Amino acid sequence: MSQERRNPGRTGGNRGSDGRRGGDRDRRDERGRQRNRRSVGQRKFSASAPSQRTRATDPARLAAFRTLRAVTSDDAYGNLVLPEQIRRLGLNKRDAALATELAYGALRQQGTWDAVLARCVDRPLAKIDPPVLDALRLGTHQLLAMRIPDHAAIDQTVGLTRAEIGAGPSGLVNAVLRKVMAKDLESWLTELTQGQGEIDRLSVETSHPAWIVRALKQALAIHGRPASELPELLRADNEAPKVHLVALPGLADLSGALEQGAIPSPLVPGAAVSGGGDLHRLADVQDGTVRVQDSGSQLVARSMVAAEPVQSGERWLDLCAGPGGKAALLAAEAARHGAHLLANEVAEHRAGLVRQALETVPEQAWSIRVGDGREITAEDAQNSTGQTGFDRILVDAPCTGLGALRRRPESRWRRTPQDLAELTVLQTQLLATAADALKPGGLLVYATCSPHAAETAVAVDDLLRTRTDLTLVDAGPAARAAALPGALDGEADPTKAYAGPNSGRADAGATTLQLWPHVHGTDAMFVAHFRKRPVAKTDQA
Ligand SMILES: C[S@@+](CC[C@H](N)C(=O)[O-])C[C@H]1O[C@@H](n2cnc3c(N)ncnc32)[C@H](O)[C@@H]1O
Repeated sequence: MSQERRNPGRTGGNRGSDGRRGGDRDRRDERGRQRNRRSVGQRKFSASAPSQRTRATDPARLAAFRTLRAVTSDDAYGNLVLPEQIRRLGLNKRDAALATELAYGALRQQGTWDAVLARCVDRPLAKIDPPVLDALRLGTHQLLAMRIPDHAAIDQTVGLTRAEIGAGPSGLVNAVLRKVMAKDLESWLTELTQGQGEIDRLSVETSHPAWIVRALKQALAIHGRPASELPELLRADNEAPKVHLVALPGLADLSGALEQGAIPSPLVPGAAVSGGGDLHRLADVQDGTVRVQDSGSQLVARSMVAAEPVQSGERWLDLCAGPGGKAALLAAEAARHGAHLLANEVAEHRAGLVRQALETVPEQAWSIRVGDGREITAEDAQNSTGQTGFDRILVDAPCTGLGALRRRPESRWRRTPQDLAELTVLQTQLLATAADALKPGGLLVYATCSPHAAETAVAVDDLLRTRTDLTLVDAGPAARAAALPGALDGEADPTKAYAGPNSGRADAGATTLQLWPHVHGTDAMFVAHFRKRPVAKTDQA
């Protein structure tokens, strides 16, 4: 959590005996004039009307506001818009950090802030002009989640409204934010969640749509974690993820990053957690041999390599490679072992990113295919040796991303249960194609950055039901071989024995892997390993 962020619900020092913030409340009418002075108390607040207060919009708030606007109105991705705004407005490091906390914080906590705002306006939020609602969200985030003095939060937000939207709504913003600041976060949450059941309460408290809270609760259960971890998991989604680094095996080491304050990863070898220094100054980062990559993703790719000794000449396929994080790690490993990686990606611009990611790896170790992964065949594995079928295939499938919500601040509000229906069909088709393209005896690694049951345990079960030529094999030993000694032991054990409807099969008891942000500090990656065995066609379902 940001240093600037208030400890939610621990702002009592600034609270009156009635649970209101400050004990020094101020009431103004919509024009910012003070009224109802009996309840005003001693709050130190500018006596000037909004029209006389802050005129210049500070650039950090402007960058954050423009980011929220682009996300709300244009369906843009916050993590792409904000860096562009920071560049365009020429923010220094401090302002860039403030803009990031404001924009990402307001987007992540939009659910909580909207619940508060709904109590402070006299109409449904849907009837508020969207730019005004965005300004209110930014103001609320400053008041309830950051160590910004109330008067600065309100003055700046009113000034921003006046400059970017117009003088008209600035009075409304002023009036509403004063209602917001009348209570601290703890008091708001108590009021908002009174009488609610667990799911709705956590939905408001941790700012997640209720369907996602429900899905994550179920995911913890099916992957063998105690239900009591749910609040911690949800809170982890609201934390800014640490920046993890990988040194591509055989091409770089982490000495430069470690000198800059990075610390070695506790999870996987060849990885580090950035200490916050300017990574782009490092020569290894510039030439792409040291890359930013979540250590959970590193573990997934490394588990495919560690599953069994690599034979020279092996053909590997990364079926859904864009933007190329795992492909870069796999290609570097392929180069070391005399194997070859075909990296496939359907979206042309993402295939371009894969190319960039792979450029630093010796070119004989990889090639790129741009196309639908559902059209790949065993013949695509052919090389000079004429081998048909891949030895190892990674299907890092397009998914809901419910395990990486902390990375994409707005995604929880965009995703719907309907997405799940479409994505699970695509996942099934990609897995079927991969199974066909696999050599008998070959290894299929299925991964998602979602712990949702439909994309994990149910997907495994469906595959085992429809493909009798595949056997689920234990992912635990491969993951342990890929991880640092002891990193996956005890509380951090991410493995769970398969126990689906097919558990009477020989593969009952083989483990799949589920990582968690609140346990491993990674995205919630799921991994299952399958082995293809030679079967007569008539045996297949
Ligand atoms: C979860 S991402 C893969 C992340 C990647 N493995 C990495 O580590 O950087 C899924 C990718 O699958 C791609 N994709 C979606 N549909 C596909 C299809 N039908 N065939 C191949 N790739 C597809 C998406 O464009 C996206 O780049």
